[in-house]
Amino acid sequence: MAGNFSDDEGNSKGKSLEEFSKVKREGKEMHRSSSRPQLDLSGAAIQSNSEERNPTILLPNQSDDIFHLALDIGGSLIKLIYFSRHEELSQDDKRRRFIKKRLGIFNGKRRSCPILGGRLHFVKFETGKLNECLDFISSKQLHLGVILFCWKATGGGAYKYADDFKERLGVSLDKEDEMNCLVAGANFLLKAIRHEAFTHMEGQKEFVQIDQHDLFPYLLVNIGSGVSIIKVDGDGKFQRVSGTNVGGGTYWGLGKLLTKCKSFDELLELSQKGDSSNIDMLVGDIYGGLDYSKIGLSASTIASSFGKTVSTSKELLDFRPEDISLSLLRMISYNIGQISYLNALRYGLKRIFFGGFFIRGHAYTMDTISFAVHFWSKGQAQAMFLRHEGFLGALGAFMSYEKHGLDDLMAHQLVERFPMGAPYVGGKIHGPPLGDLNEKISWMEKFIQKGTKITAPVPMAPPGTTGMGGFERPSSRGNTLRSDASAALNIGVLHLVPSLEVFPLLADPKKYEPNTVDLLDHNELEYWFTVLSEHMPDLVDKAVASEGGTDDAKRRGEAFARAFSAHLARLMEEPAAYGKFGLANLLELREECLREFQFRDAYITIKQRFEGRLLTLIEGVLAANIFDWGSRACVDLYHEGTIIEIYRMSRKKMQRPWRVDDFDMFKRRMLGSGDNTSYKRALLFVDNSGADIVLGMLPLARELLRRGTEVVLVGNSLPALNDVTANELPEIVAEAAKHCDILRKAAEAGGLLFDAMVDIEDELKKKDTSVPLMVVENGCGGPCIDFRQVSSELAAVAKDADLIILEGMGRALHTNLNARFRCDALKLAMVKNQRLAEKLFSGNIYDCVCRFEPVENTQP
Ligand SMILES: CC(C)(COP(=O)(O)O)[C@@H](O)C(=O)NCCC(=O)O
Ligand SMILES: [Mn+2]
Repeated sequence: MAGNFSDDEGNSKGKSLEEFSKVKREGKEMHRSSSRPQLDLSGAAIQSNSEERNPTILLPNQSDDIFHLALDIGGSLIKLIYFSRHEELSQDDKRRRFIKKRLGIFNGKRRSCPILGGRLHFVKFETGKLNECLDFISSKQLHLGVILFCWKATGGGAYKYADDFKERLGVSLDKEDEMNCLVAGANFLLKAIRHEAFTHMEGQKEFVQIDQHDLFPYLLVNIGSGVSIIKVDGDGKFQRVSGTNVGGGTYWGLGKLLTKCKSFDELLELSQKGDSSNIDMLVGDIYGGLDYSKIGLSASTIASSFGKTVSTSKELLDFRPEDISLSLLRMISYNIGQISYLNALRYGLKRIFFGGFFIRGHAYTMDTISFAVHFWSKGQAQAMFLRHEGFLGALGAFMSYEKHGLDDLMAHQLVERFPMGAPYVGGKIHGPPLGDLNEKISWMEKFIQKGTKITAPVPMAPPGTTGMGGFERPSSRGNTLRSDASAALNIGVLHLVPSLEVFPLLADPKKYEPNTVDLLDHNELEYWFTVLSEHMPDLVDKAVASEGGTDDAKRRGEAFARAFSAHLARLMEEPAAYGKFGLANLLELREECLREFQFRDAYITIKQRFEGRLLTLIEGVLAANIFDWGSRACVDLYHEGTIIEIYRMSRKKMQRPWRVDDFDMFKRRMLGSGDNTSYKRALLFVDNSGADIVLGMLPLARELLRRGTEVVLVGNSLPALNDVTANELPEIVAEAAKHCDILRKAAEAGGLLFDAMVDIEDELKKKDTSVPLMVVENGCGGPCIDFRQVSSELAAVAKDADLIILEGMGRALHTNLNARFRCDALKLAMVKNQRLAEKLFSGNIYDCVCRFEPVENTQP
C-alpha cells in the first residue's frame, strides 16, 4: 500500500525509517484500543525521490485491515466514508479449522480476496461547519490508524480546506478528480449493490435490478450545489457533456434569502406544507381554470415559476415561506429533469441516474424530476435514483485507494445493516453516537421519559401526488420525532464479508428471491408489524433473562424494545425506507437489534432447558418443529404442558396426508431399487435447538448415515431466536453419540468428538477424505436463509451434495418456498401461524408441509 509520508511537522528528514516507525508505533499504542488495527511498517521503503518533501512510502507487509477514509468536500456538504475492520465474531475454533482443512479452504487471509471483512460507514456534515467534521474524526480516532497516509479527497474543498486537515489532524489530503470519482462511485454502486437503483413515480418507489453486464451507456446527473451531467460508457470511460448552475446551492441560497430558513433541511421540510399555486402561474390561471389540452398541458401545470408574484401588489412578506420553498423546489427539480432529458436525447440514452445530496430521498423532488423526464420523453426515458445518492464522489475517492480490493466486491459479499446509531449526522446530533452502548441507551431512555414516539432514521414521508400536470400539496410530516430529525439518509452501514458466497446449488441465482412474503405489500407489512410488536414483551423477557435479569439487562431490554419499535414504525411510515425489504430481512433486523444492545443469545436459557432431554430420540422432524419461540401461538402452547407432552400431542395430531405431502415420493426415492439409491451427501439445515434437533433432525441424520450418505449439519453462524448455532451442534451430537454407535463413529471421523481423538493434525493426514458427519455454519444471523449469501464452508461442502433438507418455517416457508436447486430438495416445516397457513396453502395453523422437489422436476 502506498501513501504520502510525513511526520507531524510535515518533515520526514533526519530520522531513519526504522526509528520513525518505532516512535510512531509507541506513540500510537498509547491512545489506541487494542482492537484497532496496527500498521505494519516492516519492510517499508521510500518509493519516490527521497529529496521530496512528502515522499511516497510503500508498506509491503501492511495487512489490509487499517482504517481507510475518503472525503468529498463539496460547496455545501462534506461527505465522509470510512472503513472499520470487523471484529472477529467468534474464535476460529477446532471445528472450523478441521472443516476448512478438510475442504481445502485456505485458512487465514485469502490472497484471492485481498480485503478483510469490515464496515463502510457513510456520514455527512455541512461544509460551513467543518469543525464538526474534524471533531467527529477526532472523537472516533479515525486519524490515528492512518498516520502515514494521505486521505483520498475530492471536491473543491479538498483544495480549500487541506490546511485545516493538516493542522487539526496532521493528515494531508490526496486530491482526486471529482468527475472520475463520481463515475467510479456510481459504477461501483450500480454493479456491486443489489437494488441500489429505484424509480420514483407518483409516490411509488420501485427497486430496479441492474444487470451489471448491461449497464453502459447511461447518463449520470449529479445534483450537488451545481449540477454535472455525465455520459458514462464504461469504467473510467466518461465525458461530462453538460451541466447547469441551477442546482442544490440555488435552492438553498434563494430559499435562505426568501424564507429566512437556517438550513437546507429546514427549507425542504417547509416545502412539505407549501402550496405553490399561490406563487406559480399555472396553465389554469391563464386559461380561466381550463386545461390547454391541445398541447397536453393540464390546468395544474406550471406555466411560469414564480409568475404570480409579479402581477400582484404583494411584498415578499405577504407570501407564505412554505409556498415559496415548494415553488423553488419544483422550479429547480423540474428544470434539472428537463435538461437531463435533453442530454439523454442528444446521445440516445434511455437511462438517467440521478445522484447528489440535493435529492435527499425526498419523494417530492424525485417525483418532480421523474415527471419531467417522463413528460418530455413521452415515457421513452426513465429517471432512476440511487440509495447512496449523496456519496458517489466520496465512494469514488474511496475506490481510488490501491489494493483494498473493493472494486472486486460483489453483491453477495455486502450486507447492509441499520443500527440505531447510524447514520450519524453532523450539526445537531439527533441520534445516538455510533458504537457507544451506554449513550445509545441513555438516548433511548430520554425518549421513553418524554413519552415521545420515535421513528428510526431516514427520509421524509412521501407526499400525496397527483398524475399528469402537477402535484398536490405535499402532506405534512406530522409530529413524530425522528432519531435523525434534520437530515435524512436512507442508508445503513455496509458490512463487507468477503467470505460470503452464492450457494452453488441454486438452480438460477439470478431469478432467486429468498423472501416468500414481500413487505412492500402494505397488508403484509401491517400484519407482520402487529405480530412482531405483540411478540416484543415476551422477547424482551427472554433476552433480559438470558443476561441474568440484572438491572443493566433490563435497561438494555427496554432500549432494545424502543429501538426495534422505532424501526418498525419507520417501516410502517415508509416501507421502502431500508431498500427492498422482505420478512426475512425484518426478522434478521430484530436479531441485529438485539445484538446492538449486547444481547448475545436471547434464547440461551430456553435452549439450555432442553439439554436434559437430549437422549430422547424420537422420529418426526415436522412434529418437533413445534418448538419455536418465535411463534406467538406456540409460545402460548408452552404454558399448557411440558415439552414432551406438547411434542406427543403434536405427533398424535399429525394426520396424513399433510397439507403438502410429497412423502411417498421422497420414500420412493430413498428406497428405490438399483445401485444409485443412496444420496452421496445431504445438507441438513437444522432449526430450533433441542427438541427439533434431538427429536427431529438427528434421527433423520442417523438414518441417512446408516444408508451411507455423508451428512452435513448446517447451523446458524449467529444465534437467532432459539435456533441452534453451528458452534452448539458438536456438543449436542457428542451427547447423542454416547447413545448411538452410528452417530459416534460418524462424529469421530468428522472431527466432532475431539476428546476421542489424539490429535486433529494426525486425523487430517489420513488419506480417507470422506467425512461422514460434518457440522458447518451457514453464514446467517437470522431465522431465515438467503442463499445468495452463505459461508464459504457451506458453499464448499455444497459442491458435492445431492440432497438438501430445509427444516422449519423460516428457512423453508418464509424463505425458499419457491427456491429451486440443482439437486433434490426436501422442505419440511410446521406452519405455526394461521394467516400464513391460509395464505400459502389454504390451510390451518399446525398444518405440516413436506415438499419434495427432485432435481428432474425442478430443472427448467
Ligand atoms: C421466526 C419463525 C419463522 C421461526 O420459525 P421456525 O423456522 O423455527 O420454524 C416463526 O416463528 C415466525 O414466523 N414467527 C412469527 C409469526 C407468529 O408469531 O405467528
Ligand atoms: Mn427456528
